[in-house]
Amino acid sequence: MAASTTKNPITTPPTLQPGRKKNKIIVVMGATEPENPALLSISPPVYQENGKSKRVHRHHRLLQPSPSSLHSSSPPSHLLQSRVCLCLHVCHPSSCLSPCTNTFQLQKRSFFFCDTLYFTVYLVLAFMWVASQSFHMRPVHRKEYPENLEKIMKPSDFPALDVFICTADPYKEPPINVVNTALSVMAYDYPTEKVSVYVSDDGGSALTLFAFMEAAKFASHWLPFCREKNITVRSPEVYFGTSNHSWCSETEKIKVKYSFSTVVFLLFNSVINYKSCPTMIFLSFKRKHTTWDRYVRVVKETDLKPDALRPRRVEHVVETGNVSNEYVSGDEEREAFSKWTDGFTRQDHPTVIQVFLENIKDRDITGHLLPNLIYVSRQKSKTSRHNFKAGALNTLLRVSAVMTNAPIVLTLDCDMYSNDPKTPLRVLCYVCDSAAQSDLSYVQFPQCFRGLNKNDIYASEIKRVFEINPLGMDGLKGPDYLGTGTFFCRRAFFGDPSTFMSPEIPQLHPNHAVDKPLKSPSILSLAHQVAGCNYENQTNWGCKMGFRYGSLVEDYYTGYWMHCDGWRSIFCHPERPAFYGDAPIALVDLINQNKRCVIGLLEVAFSKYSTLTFGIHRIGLMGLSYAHYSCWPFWAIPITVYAFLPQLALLKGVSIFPKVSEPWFLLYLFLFIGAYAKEYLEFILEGSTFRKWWNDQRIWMIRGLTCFLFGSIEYLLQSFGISAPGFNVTSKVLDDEQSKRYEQEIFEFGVPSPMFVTLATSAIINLFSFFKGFLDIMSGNNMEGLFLQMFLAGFLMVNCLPVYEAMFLRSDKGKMPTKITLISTFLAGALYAAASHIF
Ligand SMILES: O=c1ccn([C@@H]2O[C@H](COP(=O)(O)OP(=O)(O)O[C@H]3O[C@H](CO)[C@@H](O)[C@H](O)[C@H]3O)[C@@H](O)[C@H]2O)c(=O)[nH]1
Ligand SMILES: [Mn+2]
Repeated sequence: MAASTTKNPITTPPTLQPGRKKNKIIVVMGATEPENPALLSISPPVYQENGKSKRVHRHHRLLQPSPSSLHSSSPPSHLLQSRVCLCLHVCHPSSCLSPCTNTFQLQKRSFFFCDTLYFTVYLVLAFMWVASQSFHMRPVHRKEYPENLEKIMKPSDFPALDVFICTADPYKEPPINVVNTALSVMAYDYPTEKVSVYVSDDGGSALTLFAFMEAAKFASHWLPFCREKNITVRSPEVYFGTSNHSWCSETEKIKVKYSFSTVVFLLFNSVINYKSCPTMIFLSFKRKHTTWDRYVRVVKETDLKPDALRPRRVEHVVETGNVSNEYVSGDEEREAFSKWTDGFTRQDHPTVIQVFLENIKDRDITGHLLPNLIYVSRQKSKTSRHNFKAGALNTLLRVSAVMTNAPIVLTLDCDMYSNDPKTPLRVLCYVCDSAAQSDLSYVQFPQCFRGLNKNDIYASEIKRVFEINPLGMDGLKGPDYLGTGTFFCRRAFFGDPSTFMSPEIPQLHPNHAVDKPLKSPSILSLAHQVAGCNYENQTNWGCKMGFRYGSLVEDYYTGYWMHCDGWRSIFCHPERPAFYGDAPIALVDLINQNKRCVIGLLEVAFSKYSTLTFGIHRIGLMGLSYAHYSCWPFWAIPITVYAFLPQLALLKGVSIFPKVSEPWFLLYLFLFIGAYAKEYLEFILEGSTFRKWWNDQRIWMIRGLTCFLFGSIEYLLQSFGISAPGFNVTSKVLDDEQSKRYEQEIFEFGVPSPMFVTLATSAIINLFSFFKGFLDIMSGNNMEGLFLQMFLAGFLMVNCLPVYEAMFLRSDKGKMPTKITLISTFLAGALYAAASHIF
């Protein structure tokens, strides 16, 4: 480790943000400590609080900043307000009292059925309330001071970084976007010779391979361009897509280069897909790909019309279908494609590993070395399990160990491009801090999304999961692993902090030093071997080593295991989002994504290592946080019950809630309004708006009626062996018409998904019951007893306005399919008939 020789060691506390003055920000100063960070770790940590020096107590250590002022932590900025929230929270468990009233009332009518339902509802609500308290105990806000890094180490001493980017389907995840993600991290402000980017292609697609071939060429222009212009958004697509970049001839040139790569790629795409029918290619090409339009626009706008860029020439090439030969040059490239033989399918193919850039010899146009860029498509066979994303990540862990073995590993989904080139430096602030190092497994960044519409109609921000809860967990043992935007210490994949678990071969050991170039035959052959589909048989991979198998939410499950094993993690939440990704813009994509998540969570909840038993026992409060998530699917119970039962009773004129004149009435009203007010307050405090909150609670209701319900059913079918688990990759393709509707905040139904049936049925029942109740009350019929039910039906009805619109008023492609409307109407009638027997 290089001891700093600067005259100004880590003496000055970092400047604090003006807005945070009120907080007791705790900044540790290493003023009296030796300059060498290695020595710092030996001397007792000292920190300053309100002017007084204090010793750090062992159990407080994690909350206190490290002695090197690379980072600090503080209580949440809205402490007072969150206390208010906590009080409101405390009001909530009183809802557990209310079953008595209900049970009592209902027993009189001997509705055993309703009794049981209500009791379950309250049980779920009470448990969720208790479990969610773990998020409110000790929220922590952290801050990093990357500018201080230089004072303790030289860039040449920075640890190496291996970046893993996963992609699985070239049609749902356009390769050109994957390329953009890769370019954005290749251009990190980090010593290039220390960065290696690995792309895992579970789609086994020549398109992706080709796209990366182009990317490697483009990188030699793009990286120096980013450096010289010092731009912050280093995804070319996003950079050229925004208009606020300075316009100069150089920008123009590079933009055309980029567009050219894009077009060449698209051509290749078309040729491969429609080998036999060239005219088709062109038509579908033009219809489907907006990039084409953009390309034509660029060529027109810039008035640059070199021969190669003329659309007509491109047309010609497409028609003759000769692109591959024209654009695939060199034996090495041709050899890579030769693996795609006739028998090559996505589920059954040999390993393909292609090194596109090598950081010891490949240079950009200005002579700087480029980072490593490696394409990996692991071997697949129909007879062996491949364990979805976790399997892909484990393969990359091994392949990267053989090739570069960096101590830090960043995992990224293919849509999550880097939005801040200094992100790795923030991570170093934690990783290089010897006090936090020994049991640190990963540093998690929040998931942020671009392109959300103004009021975020699908509540895709999910701030609670990606921001608020992780802050709360950070005060315990650290945030859960969110699947992307996570910097791991490689060591954390091998056993717990105190006992190391040895991998099967020494080359996979995290301390193993790679001493040969990437392309040397022995390295390549070993890399192929560890990427084989049978390599993991009889090993600890997936159960005790690496990313864990057994759940469709491999991220949650892996994080859970790491915390159970005694690791801790850190939530890094800089003001400028470190990564941006895509959120689904069609409702069906959203609920399918959530359904997969529900199945994965239930897999954990009912496993041998259930969060509810093993987890809570092993890691206490932290286990409760995890249990809160794994019980999410149970929300389906209260939501479904509240969306149907009181309304059906109302249709029959039966009152099941307290009367207006009874004292319980006020309690009910208070609980309902209190629960919503609390959520609302939390939202507003996080800087959100009323409309966003409204959309969030609506999506919550929709989730309860669709994916939570169907996910649970599918999980049951799976446990009985009736259906097999599958990882349905979320589509990241933007359809023009869909995008337009999304921008206008119109709900996108369109596909006849069975999940829409419950939603539409409930919408219909709520509509009718509200009007029936309204008429009843107007005519003075049991006004007191039915008020609450009518109130609830009215509330749900307002929530369902977009559903009515989609069913009865719209005619565009995104409307509710007629089939679903018919089935739902029929089902609503059937439920009404059934209700006659119950009430
Ligand atoms: O067999 C597979 C399936 C998926 N993936 C990749 O996994 C990532 C996540 O898939 P996506 O469909 O985008 O899932 P999301 O629901 O958007 O992702 C969330 O949920 C996943 C499962 O919990 C996590 O892995 C993700 O990190 C998290 O962002 C993508 O990059 C895929 O290419 C693979 O590599 N192999
Ligand atoms: Mn995603």
